[in-house]
Amino acid sequence: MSQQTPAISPSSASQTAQGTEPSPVIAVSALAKRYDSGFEALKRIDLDIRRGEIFALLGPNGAGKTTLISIICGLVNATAGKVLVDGHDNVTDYRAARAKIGLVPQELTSDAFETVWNTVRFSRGLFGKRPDNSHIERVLKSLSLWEKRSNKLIQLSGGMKRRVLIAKALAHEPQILFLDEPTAGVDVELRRDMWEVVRELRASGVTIILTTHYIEEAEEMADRIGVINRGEIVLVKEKRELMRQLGRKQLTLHLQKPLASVPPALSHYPLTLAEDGSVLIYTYDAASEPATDSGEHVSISKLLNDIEDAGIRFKDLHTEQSSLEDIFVNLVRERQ
Ligand SMILES: Nc1ncnc2c1ncn2[C@@H]1O[C@H](COP(=O)(O)OP(=O)(O)OP(=O)(O)O)[C@@H](O)[C@H]1O
Repeated sequence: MSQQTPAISPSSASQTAQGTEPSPVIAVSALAKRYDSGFEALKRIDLDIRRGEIFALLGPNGAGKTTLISIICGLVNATAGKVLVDGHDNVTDYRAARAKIGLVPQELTSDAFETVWNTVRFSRGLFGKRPDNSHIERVLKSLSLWEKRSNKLIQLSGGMKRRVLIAKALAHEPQILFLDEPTAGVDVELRRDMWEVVRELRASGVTIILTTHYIEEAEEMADRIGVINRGEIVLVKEKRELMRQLGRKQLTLHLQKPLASVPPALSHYPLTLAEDGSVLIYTYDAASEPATDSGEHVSISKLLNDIEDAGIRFKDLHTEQSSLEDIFVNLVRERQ
């Protein structure tokens, strides 16, 4: 985005009665959905979204992401349970709840022959908000759409169209923005561009919830990650904590001479041989490692000493940590 002015100005965070934990901006409790077909798409889901965070909702196809978001946004009725949006029940106080939310769908469904300016201005009117040209101008400028305001949607590039979707969702000054697969099918450059836009929105105080199939996207952007599988939230964690706890680290040693087997003196280490005995691999849980760098250094250096004492020489070594993708695949696989 090109300028500093926040695209929207969310109200200040409210606090709980105790004044300690900020109240969640979205509180989902015991939410269930059974479609008319009898299919149980959501099974008593509980989920809190924190004010001002970027929350990535990950899950395989058919896991229930769209159903969950559609219920929160009031587009689909729940079978049971409750959703509070900034304290407003999204059924009994629908208009107030919905006004807090901007929803960025995957595809532009607006009239292709309408101008950018009119499209975005019209979106604001849908929420019963008074026209505010200065707000629309701010939003368009913040999304680098100002120069294109008189262009018809059909004249825009794919990237610009995506920006119009975000502008439309921001037109009524929501505090919460849902992005459904924001970068599905876009090229790498545009993806980076969109990430930048989302980060800047967060910096202006907007809470962002995004669904994505791109684990790289969650890894890059999210403060917290929720994984949904078969209608259940199977995990919600800080991204950093998740990577630390579930991430595996691997130390790979390229040996000077191949080994036929791991020497008995090293049998108490989880070592495996690969590439015809010329590579020795040590795998360990990142969480079981001492938290400090110095602590980790001690355990690895002990291993290296023991390897040297066993008469093994190596020409190269490197370490790698599993990505969120590995973690996610393992998590979903475990529950199949
Ligand atoms: N209207 C409907 N009637 C019956 N079943 C439905 C309906 N809508 C969705 N479902 C089913 O509910 C499950 C969850 O669908 P949902 O679209 O929420 O998943 P998703 O996680 O968003 O998937 P994707 O990543 O493929 O978009 C799927 O098995 C889907 O077939």
